[in-house]
Formats: sequence, structure tokens, C-alpha cells
Amino acid sequence: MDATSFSGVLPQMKLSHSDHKLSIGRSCSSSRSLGFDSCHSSKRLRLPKQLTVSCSTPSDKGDMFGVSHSCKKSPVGETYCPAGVYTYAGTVEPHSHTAEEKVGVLLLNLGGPETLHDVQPFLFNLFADPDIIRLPRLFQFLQQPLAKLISVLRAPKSKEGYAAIGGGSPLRKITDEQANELKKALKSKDLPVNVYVGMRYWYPFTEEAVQQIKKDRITRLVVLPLYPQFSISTTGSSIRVLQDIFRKDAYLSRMPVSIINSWYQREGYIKSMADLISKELEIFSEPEQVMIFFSAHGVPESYVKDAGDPYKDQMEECIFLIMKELKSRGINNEHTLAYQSRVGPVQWLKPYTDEVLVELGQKGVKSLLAVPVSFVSEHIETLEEIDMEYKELALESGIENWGRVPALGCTPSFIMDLADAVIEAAPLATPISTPRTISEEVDHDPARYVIKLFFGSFLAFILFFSPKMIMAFRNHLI
Ligand SMILES: C=CC1=C(C)c2cc3[nH]c(cc4nc(cc5[nH]c(cc1n2)c(C)c5CCC(=O)O)C(CCC(=O)O)=C4C)c(C)c3C=C
Ligand SMILES: [Fe+2]
Repeated sequence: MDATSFSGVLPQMKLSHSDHKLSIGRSCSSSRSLGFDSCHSSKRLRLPKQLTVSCSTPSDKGDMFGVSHSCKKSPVGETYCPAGVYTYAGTVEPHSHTAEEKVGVLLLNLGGPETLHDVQPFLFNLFADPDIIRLPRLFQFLQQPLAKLISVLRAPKSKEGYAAIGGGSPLRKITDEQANELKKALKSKDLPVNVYVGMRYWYPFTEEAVQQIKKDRITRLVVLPLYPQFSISTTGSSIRVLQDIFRKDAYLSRMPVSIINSWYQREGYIKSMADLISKELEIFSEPEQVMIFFSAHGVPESYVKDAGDPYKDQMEECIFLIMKELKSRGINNEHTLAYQSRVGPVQWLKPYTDEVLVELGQKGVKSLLAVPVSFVSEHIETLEEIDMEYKELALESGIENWGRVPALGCTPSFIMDLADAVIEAAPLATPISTPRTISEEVDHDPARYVIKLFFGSFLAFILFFSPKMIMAFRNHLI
């Protein structure tokens, strides 16, 4: 699991399942390195049983749960935690001081239009996100007009897709169900929590979820984006919004927060995926002949090449781990990975799902099992793009037997693993720090702003009315 404290969008503290060392039997000293002093607090602490621990090492890095972090700072300021074993000690009270701890879990997700009427405004929110359309700084003031233009052009095509799956996205309903199941799972593991859902582009928006967290006087928050792999365009974007909200609010900026940046490598997730795949393979008459076809949501190539998005590497590692798990179960099928759902006139991660399907058909592959791998709920891109468009394309290309693995949804082993991820992340929470960066200061310089506006408008004028640009939109967005 890759969890960070609340101080940066890209992973800062690289953790794995066994990354933290924790032992029992000592009253911890200060944990100032994590932002608060656990032993000199005047509060009385009453900790959830599952998180109640104390540490025995002479480290001064234990947190209020007594978790001893034998972490190092890298030369560039990243915190790395060397491998070790950590266990939760059940009922041991760590300190003489206790306080009421109210733990919240915030599930972050994309959100989707609930009716056809919502489609264009939903698309507007999506394209207005600077992590989805990444304009050079000089052009950033064009984000909203561009979002308006693209959302209006794209809406008819998107509406067709949503109409084909019943008139709206199932994402809100499924995410709410996952939230309920996670709450139950955590209760069964002795960690009673409130679970909140915060969507990036539609209701309930992240801002609404955060308001509720504040109203409920949550004292410690675990943020769990429902994307197994980290991308700037998904988890990165949601965390950026969250950071903006927290930094502006005195109560929130003091709240200890732990973010689970990615969790594709967790054993429980990998095993749950392998369970679904092996179950679906059984449906084919000759299971060993089936090509396992992982289809991930794409991102523009520049995200990976220029902006350092770890999404592609994480995706490849994820597929490697799932295949390794399948091999350990005696399943040795061939497999391949391709990227779907590209939008707009730029290069996306390759190979493209539609092109690979045609190639496989031409090469004589007769049986194929599609595995959506970047998302854990059914959504438009599984229900419409894979089940309808890609299936039709595959059958036309010579593939005779088609199957598709369902999204994990509320699969019990998966939900239990998410619960474990929360339990592991909770003790690592630290308050958000609020330093203003130099670039933020520069942004408020009025002279620079006027210069940018002038040149930006000029370039935008040229861009908007260039025939090449108009053709690009016509070809790729409508
Ligand atoms: C890991 C998953 C996702 C990544 C990465 C991602 C990047 C990304 N998406 C777009 C554009 C669109 N995405 C749309 C819907 C959509 N996207 C994801 C997931 C990822 N997106 C999901 C789960 C959904 C479906 C939500 C639902 O309603 O069920 C859409 C709208 C649908 C459509 O018109 O096709 C667009 C547009 C970009 C540009 C991007 C990376 C930059
Ligand atoms: Fe998307």
C-alpha cells in the first residue's frame, strides 16, 4: 500500500504492507515528526481497540497510536520507511492520557451523471479540471471556456452511451454500497468509523463530504481513493481538491489525515481479482485456451512521459501480480494489456484496446476474457464500451467466445482488504501543513497576471480559429 500523510499529491511516504515496525510494551515519547506530541497531550485518549498499541523501541517517532516509524528522509525530502513487521496489539492502552477519537474514512471517486440531463454539466466539470485538460500556465484562464466548448461538443456522444446503460451512471449507487460494506467490515474489525463519499465531478461532491466530516467533528481521517493505481488525472486530481479545501480551514488543516495513494499491490486486492478471473474462465468450454485481456482506462501519453504519472508502471506491475497469483493457482493462460477510452486529439497510452482486439482476431485468437482493471465499480466504460462496442468489434474480428470479468464492487474479500488498508493507514495520519509556495505568491502578482492575460488571449484567438483545431475536435470529440 502506498500511503502518505497529507502533504503532497504524489506519493511521499512509500509504504508496503510490512513497512512499519511496531512492537509493544513502552510508553511512547513525542511524535513531533508526525506533527503532534502524543505523550504530552493534556487530552484524555480513548482509542479504537484496533488501533490501541504501544511501542517498545526507544524511538522518538511513535505516533499517538504508538506506531514506531523507523523512517528515513531521503536527500530530496521524501520519507522512506524500511521494511518491517507491524502488528496491532488489540487492547493495550498506550498512554495514561486518552481522548475521544472519531475516525472518518473518505472514499474518493469520479462521480457520474445520474440522468441524461446531467451529462453536459458533468462533462463540463470534468474538462474544467486542470488535471484532465492540462493547459500551459499561460493558457489556464482558458480552462472554463474550453471546458464549455468541449462538453457541449462531446455531450451527444456521451448521452448515447449513458442512454444505452439505462439513462445514467450507476457509480453513485455502487460507491454508496461499497461505503456501507466498508463501514460494516471495519466495525467487525473493531474500528467503528463514519464512511463518507466524495465525488470529483458530480454529486455528492468532495466539498459536501468534507462539510459533513467537519459537522461530525471527525478527529482523524483516512482518505481512500477508489482507484487501485495512482494517476494524476484521478487520485491526483481528487487529492489536490481535498488539499485546497483543507488548507483554507483551521479545523481541517489541523486534523490528522492519512491518504492511501494506491493499493493495486495489496494481496487482498490481487487475490480478489484472481478469484473473479478464474471463476469467469470456468465458463468457457476450453478455459486454458482463453486469452486474458486486461483493459485499463487510458491517459494521455504526455502524463507519463512528461509529467511523471506513475499510472502506466503501476498498471503493468498490477497485471504482473495478478498473473503471478493466477500462475500459483495453476492458471497459465496467455494475457495482454491494452488501454481504452481515449478522448481528444492527442496520443494516449498504447496499445489501444480497439486495435489490439482486431489484431488478436486476425491472428486467430478464438476465446477472450476482458478484464477491466483500472476501476472497481461497473460504469459506462464497462457496461457500454466493453460490453457493447468492444464485444461487437471482437466478434466481427473473428473472436468467437467472449467473456468479461465483473468489477469488484462489494466482493467481500475485496471490502475486507480495503478495511485492512484503512486500519493500516489510520495510525500514519498527520495534519496538513500549509506553507504557501513561491509559485503561488507569483500568481498573485497583478502585473504578471495582466501580461499573461494579454498574450494568452492572443494565442487563444489563433488556436480557436485554426482550421486544424476545428477539424481535430470534429474528428475526435463528437
Ligand atoms: C482510472 C480510471 C480513469 C482514468 C485514468 C481516467 C482518465 C481520464 N478520463 C477522461 C475523460 C472521460 N472520462 C469519463 C468517464 C469516466 N472515466 C473514468 C475513469 C478514469 N478516467 C470512469 C470510471 C468514468 C465513468 C463515470 C461514469 O459515469 O460511469 C468521461 C465521460 C464518459 C464519456 O463521455 O466517455 C470522459 C469524457 C480523460 C480526458 C482522462 C485523462 C486525462
Ligand atoms: Fe475517464
